[in-house]
Amino acid sequence: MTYALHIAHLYGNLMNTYGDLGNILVLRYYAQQIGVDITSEIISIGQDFDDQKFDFVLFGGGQDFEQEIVSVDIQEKKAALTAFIENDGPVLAICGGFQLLGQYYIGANGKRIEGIGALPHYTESQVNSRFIGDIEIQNEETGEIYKGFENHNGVTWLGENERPLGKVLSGHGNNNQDGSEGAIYKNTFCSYFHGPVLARNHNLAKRILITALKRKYPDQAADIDQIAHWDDDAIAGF
Ligand SMILES: NC(=O)CC[C@H](N)C(=O)O
Repeated sequence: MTYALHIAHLYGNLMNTYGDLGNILVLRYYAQQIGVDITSEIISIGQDFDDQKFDFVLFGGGQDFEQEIVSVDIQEKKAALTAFIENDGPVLAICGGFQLLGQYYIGANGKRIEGIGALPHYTESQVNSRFIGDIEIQNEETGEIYKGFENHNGVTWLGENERPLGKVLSGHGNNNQDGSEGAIYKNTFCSYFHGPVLARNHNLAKRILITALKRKYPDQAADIDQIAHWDDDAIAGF
């Protein structure tokens, strides 16, 4: 059986803070270890997002300036992106991407930047301050620890049916108050972690890869469980 996954890198030419593209490179590297072919394309301003065409979506972070531009265009893709998310499509949204999947983000200049509201969270602004630094969280379902680097003005509040990607062990997270970092809704994973997040957290990369494979090849679940292992020691040296 040959497996292949096609990735949409949403606004990859505008939203790619601290090399969020690296998440795709990491997924491809891991996929190669288990014989899975990965292709990707950037879907940006003025281009359709076809929810039937993709097996995974990466939506990276960005500056407020780029977010304002993307905020306008993404409304055209709102229905298809929402359908993809609702149909259990796997998504990884980082920082600015995380904010734009939610209801809105108030930029550092106080201007409201509309999201698509596919997820219910919303993001406020802090005055003359940013959350910057190393961060560590623990996923409450798996117990896994994830490490990353955060740099954001936004202060995010999760909504109903969203659970955090993890509980903050050190650092700031979504809002520096409720101990949450990121969000999980269906197969959509959101985080403020740059790094890129999947390079530093191979457990999460594995979870996303397996999720995408099982969704695309539901009849091969047992086979996917069989192939979806890699040598953690070898990967640690990556
Ligand atoms: N790193 C980012 O993607 C930043 C997102 C947003 N511009 C903020 O400052 O909160």
